[in-house]
Amino acid sequence: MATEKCQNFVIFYGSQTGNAEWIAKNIHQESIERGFISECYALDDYDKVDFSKEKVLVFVTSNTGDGDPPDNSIKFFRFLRKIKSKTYLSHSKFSILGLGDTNYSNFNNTAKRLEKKLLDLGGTSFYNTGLADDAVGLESIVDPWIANLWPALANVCVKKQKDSGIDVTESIVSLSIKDNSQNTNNDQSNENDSNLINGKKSESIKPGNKILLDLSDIVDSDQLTSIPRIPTVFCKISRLNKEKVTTPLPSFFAPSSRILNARINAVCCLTHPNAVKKTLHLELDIKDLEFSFIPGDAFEIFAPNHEVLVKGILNTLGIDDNMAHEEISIEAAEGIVDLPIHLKKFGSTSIFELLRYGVDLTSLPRKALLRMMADYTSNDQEKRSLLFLCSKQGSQQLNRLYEQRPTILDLLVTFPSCKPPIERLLDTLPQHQPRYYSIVNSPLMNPNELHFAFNIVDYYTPNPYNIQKLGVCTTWLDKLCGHVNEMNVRKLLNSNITIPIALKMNQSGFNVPSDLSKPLIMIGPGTGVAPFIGFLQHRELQFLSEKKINNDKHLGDMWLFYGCRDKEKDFLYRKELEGFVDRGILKELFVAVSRAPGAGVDGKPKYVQDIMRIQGRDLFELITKKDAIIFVCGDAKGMAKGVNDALADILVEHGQMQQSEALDLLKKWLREKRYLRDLWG
Ligand SMILES: Cc1cc2nc3c(=O)[nH]c(=O)nc-3n(C[C@H](O)[C@H](O)[C@H](O)COP(=O)(O)O)c2cc1C
Repeated sequence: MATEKCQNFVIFYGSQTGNAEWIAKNIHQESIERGFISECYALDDYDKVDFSKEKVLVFVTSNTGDGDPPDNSIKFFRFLRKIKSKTYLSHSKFSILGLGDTNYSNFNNTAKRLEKKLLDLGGTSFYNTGLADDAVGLESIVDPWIANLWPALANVCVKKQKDSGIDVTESIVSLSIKDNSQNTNNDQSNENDSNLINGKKSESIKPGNKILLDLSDIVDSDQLTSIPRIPTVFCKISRLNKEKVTTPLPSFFAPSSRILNARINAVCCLTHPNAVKKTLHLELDIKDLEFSFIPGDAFEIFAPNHEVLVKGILNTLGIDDNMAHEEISIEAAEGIVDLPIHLKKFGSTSIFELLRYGVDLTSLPRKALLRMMADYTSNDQEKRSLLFLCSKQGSQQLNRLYEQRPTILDLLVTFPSCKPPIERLLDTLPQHQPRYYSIVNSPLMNPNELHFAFNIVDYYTPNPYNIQKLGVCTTWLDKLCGHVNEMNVRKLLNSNITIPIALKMNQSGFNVPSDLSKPLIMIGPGTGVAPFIGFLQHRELQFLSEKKINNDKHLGDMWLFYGCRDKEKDFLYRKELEGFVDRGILKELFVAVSRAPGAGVDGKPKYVQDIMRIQGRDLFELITKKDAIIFVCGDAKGMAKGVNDALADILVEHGQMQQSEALDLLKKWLREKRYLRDLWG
């Protein structure tokens, strides 16, 4: 029996850094062009939809933390958890696109959990779940998943009109720009970006780097397959014909918002000048700010894109200084319900400000960006190259391009006849992200301060490219603090340098436990040690004050597994950690030194997981007999998996269980929050 089709469908997205939002909004727009009727919402706006009625639902969701739902879907998942009726969604048909990353052990956990829950509530899947992997490029799953979504949707949803056939590129409202490309690439950078952010300060223009490409195997454009669709035109810019009043920060950093300006009090370089990586410790003054936190919380920093990079792009596109600083308004283009959130928040602004704070200029270019650029490229050879790069046939060359980690400026310099209108760059580039840092100190120790530590991102792309790449936020902070490099010398900064920050409370439970008697196993190599300094400070001070009231107060054992390359060069917070050991707060401090002579040979430990295995029996006792909580902080890629494997091996060896049982037990502990992880990519 044929079931009746729905009149429309709803797309929901859960997105932390903008990918899922961008994909969902493109699906929404394309669906309208294909004659469907659809609505598109963030998952936390779920109450805009009446689930008790028959519905076709499409979900696009990513992950954050350790397989956790993105922030804009937490309310929705809470709501779903409370529903117990097995028939709640029996009228609904759904499909899910998950965006994940196989570098994380909980690959696409949110999409998988969502699928299970929707089925439990009686929903029916009308089209297979797609699980895309950022580690190899989302597009290889996302593009075919979307292509096959349309026939699947047509089976469950009516089409009101025929495909509109509108060529979306026609409707672009463009600023008139004059071609300045001959003037590009003359000046070398002289880094001079001393403070936030008066865009008018003169700084010379840095040329982009030409990307090395071997296009000898280029295929004729008419033979190319899997070229992405031209991305939706989301925004239009109106010039207000007056100069923007230059403020140090965009208006969305208003004092009423959750973003606060914190002054940098002091800086200390934690590493030796000859260390492989430079690590800085910064102290912020939060005395007059409403900012309360506990150890384990993190915070966001809103660093601008480098002024030199922004100026290079403006110059390449022929947008002069006056035009870049003119007041403009950015609005949804015709036929678009709403601007993406990261552009919407700007209100009245300038092109300079949008490039500085609105969009990501340095992350790997999406295929959709290359596709859009091809449409604005006048040179035939360059246009063919761009189309080739975003096709199936060009995937090897695209990987080569990715190895060079090009910025958008590098792309514009490599394809000099490409002159997209600024609006197209703004709505195709991903949103500019705040950067997250774990808080180092306990508020009991320094209530008016916020300390954090980070490695300066500064590396070279592999041979034969050898191009220096610098992190956006970390190099900006290093420069603001005057490039200090004397190891463990704290320097007070007397100038009034402030940075915009916002609290990011830990949603996953990764916070110091309130029960002082609980034993803690803390695993944090490198800057992963950061939150544990706060844990130790907090517990020490709590213990001392509670002991005054009750002399029998017991402090649970605390063990720390720490890792560095060379004890003399990059043992972060060594003095503090050894102090905790001397005072009996830290029961065990194990340090894995990866560049010590013989490390990794003949059973000599190299990494934290090697020392954990050596300590396996005692660790097993502490976990299973004394109910210790395991905390892991640091690199999601190698370390988190290595530690998980070591824990599984310890359970197998000392708990007489099978490997699969051990892995299941670890998953259970993760769910029960006996095993907590704060990981970054
Ligand atoms: C801090 C962080 C944590 C992540 N954790 C996971 C994870 O546990 N499992 C997973 O499959 N992907 C994980 N990812 C990958 C994201 O799901 C993926 O990059 C996705 O494209 C992000 O989409 P969004 O921009 O819509 O948030 C993580 C990414 C980040 C930045």
